[in-house]
Parts: sequence; C-alpha cells; structure tokens
Amino acid sequence: MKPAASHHDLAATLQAGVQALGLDLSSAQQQSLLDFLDLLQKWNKVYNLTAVRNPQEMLTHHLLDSLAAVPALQRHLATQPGAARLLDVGCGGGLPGVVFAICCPQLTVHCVDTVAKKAAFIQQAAASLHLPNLTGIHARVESLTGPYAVVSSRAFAALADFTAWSRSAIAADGVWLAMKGKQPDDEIAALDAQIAQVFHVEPLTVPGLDAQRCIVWLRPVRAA
Ligand SMILES: C[S@@+](CC[C@H](N)C(=O)[O-])C[C@H]1O[C@@H](n2cnc3c(N)ncnc32)[C@H](O)[C@@H]1O
Repeated sequence: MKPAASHHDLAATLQAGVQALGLDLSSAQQQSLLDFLDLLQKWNKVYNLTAVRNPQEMLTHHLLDSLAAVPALQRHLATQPGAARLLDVGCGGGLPGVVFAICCPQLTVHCVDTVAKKAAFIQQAAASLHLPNLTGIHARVESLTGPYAVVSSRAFAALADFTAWSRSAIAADGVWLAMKGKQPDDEIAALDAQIAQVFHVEPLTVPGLDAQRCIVWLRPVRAA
C-alpha cells in the first residue's frame, strides 16, 4: 500500500499539473481545488461519492483528469458573448462540475444528479468553498429545460443517451462537452442524427496519467 500523501505533496503535484496544462490559476483557486479534494475525501466515507480513495490517486484520476478539460472549455467560452451557463450531468462527487466552477468563476455551473446525497454534497461544496456560481440540483436530467450554453458529462452514459436525455436542457446554439477515454467511435456511430452531431474530437493529456482521454464536442441538430 502506498503511504498517504502529505498536503505539501498534493499541492506540489497540483501545481505541476496546472503548469503542464498551461492553466492560469491563482493560488486561491489552487487552494480551492485542494480544499475540494479534502471535502471529497471526508464526505466519501459517508456518501460513497467515488471508488477512488487514495488522495494522490484522487488528485490524478479525478482533479487533474477534470482540469485537463478546462483549457478547452475556456477556449470555447472565450468565443461566447456574455456570461454562460453550464450543466454538468450525472455529476456524482462534482466531477468535472466543481472543478469547472473553481477555474471559471464567470461561468454559472449547475450540477445535476438523481442521487439526493450527491446533489447535497455539491451544495455543501458550494458553501464551504465559497462558490456562488455553483449549484447542486437533485433531479433526472430529462426533467430539466435549461437553456444551457454548455452541457458536460464525464463517466455518465453513451453519447446517444447523454444527448437524448439532455436535449431539452441544451440551448439551440449550445454545445455538449462529453469527456471520454479513447475516442468512442462506436458511440459516435450510434448517435441519433436527428438529435446531435459531432463537430470535434479533441485529444486531452492528463498530467501524471498514462491514459487516453478526449472531449467529444457535439451540437444539437435543429428541427427542420
Ligand atoms: C459513474 S457516475 C459519474 C460521476 C462523475 N461525473 C465522475 O466523473 O466521477 C454517474 C452519475 O450519474 C448519475 N445519473 C444517472 N442517471 C442520471 C440521470 N438520468 N440524470 C442525472 N444523473 C444521473 C448517477 O447517480 C451517478 O452519480
């Protein structure tokens, strides 16, 4: 068994990861990410938020994995006029929604999950980490109407289900940001062409993680 990582080790790994990703995060934002990691560890015992329990592993497999999508999200937001709203579907312990809320304070982030304790955890994180732009919603995504400029998910469902279930939540000119492992060609082929269209598959590199990752970007198809 690996020895438990100290706060100092975690902070150093995070800072190296932030640098490798070319992210411009203040020390307060980096501290919020570490505080979020603490909260995840603390509440995981009670709420069973993630199967990953070792803090160093939580940092690479969850925090850095979610942070790897932030530069792409920020580039997308820079093309959007005004303040945007993002819905993170099946957020579980807040991944990537809480990470997005910390890194993009201008973005309003709603994290939805069918499990009440997971939505409650997000509310708890919003209060403890002083994130006025973060809200946890206890609901099925199918019941939400939005409109959201960005609808994200990670480890949630096949692309066809993700897009069909969140179709009424996405804005007509919005985008889906689906975090995936290796490029999911089968899922892309199985998409309903009346609902969603892939416009970009963007490879991601997660610092400290030797695994394939990508974002599948999709647009809703307008009714004829
Ligand atoms: C495998 S977890 C992924 C959690 C998190 N996104 C992550 O990457 O660690 C999938 C989550 O989706 C939630 N979920 C399943 N169906 C849902 C639905 N229809 N609407 C909202 N959440 C849903 C589950 O409760 C679960 O927390």
